[in-house]
Amino acid sequence: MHDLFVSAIGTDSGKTLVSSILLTAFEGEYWKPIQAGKPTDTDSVRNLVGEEKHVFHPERYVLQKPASPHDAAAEEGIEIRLEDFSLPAHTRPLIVEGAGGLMVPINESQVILDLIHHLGLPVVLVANLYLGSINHTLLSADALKRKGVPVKGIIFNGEPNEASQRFIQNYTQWPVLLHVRREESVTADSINKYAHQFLKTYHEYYP
Ligand SMILES: Nc1ncnc2c1ncn2[C@@H]1O[C@H](COP(=O)(O)OP(=O)(O)OP(=O)(O)O)[C@@H](O)[C@H]1O
Ligand SMILES: C[C@H](N)[C@H](N)CCCCCC(=O)O
Ligand SMILES: [Mg+2]
Repeated sequence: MHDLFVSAIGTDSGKTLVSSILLTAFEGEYWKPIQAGKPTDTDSVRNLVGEEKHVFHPERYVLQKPASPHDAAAEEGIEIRLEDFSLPAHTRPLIVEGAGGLMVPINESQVILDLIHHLGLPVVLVANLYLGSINHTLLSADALKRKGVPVKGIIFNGEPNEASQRFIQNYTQWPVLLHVRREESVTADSINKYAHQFLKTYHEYYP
């Protein structure tokens, strides 16, 4: 099964948009284990891809403060623990979206990367190509490698930068599964278009 954890090189990188694309591509099921702040990503994905064709699993934690989960949880007197999380039962590919990047704390000692390892899912990493993103992307790559988490590939989101992309590809040797361009507005049509492109490339790498 093509279950995937969608992480990124930072927050606001485009994980929710990419999750909507992957959900559409696989006709899958969506789960955001930790939500910090409203509106929820689950609602955003639901609005983008429609309610009918997909399953939306309830978050394990919905925290009010739009902040790092360790901070948002502490504000409510909650301590998030890895043991709180297990994959929801699913029959179609499960797309799991993280919060922020890989090293975002979920409590005083553990980070999203520990959650990914705990759930045992391979990662698709969303990366932007702004100035500074090479560093953020390669640090993310090294963190994943150190933890032994498998990576299915990278998805670039936003403005292109050929020189940056080339270095990232050479360093990581990861498949580039998609490049989402900056869209004037994100519509069902654009999501369908990218889902189609993604699936074609994905099946070339993973027949
Ligand atoms: N390619 C794009 N074209 C247009 N808008 C985009 C694009 N990528 C992201 N956005 C917009 O940028 C904002 C942040 O993107 P998104 O919510 O997907 O980030 P995220 O990585 O899921 O953040 P979080 O860590 O909070 O989950 C959203 O308003 C989204 O619609
Ligand atoms: C609230 C925000 N949209 C995300 N859900 C959480 C981002 C945490 C980032 C923490 C950090 O890297 O400093
Ligand atoms: Mg998101």
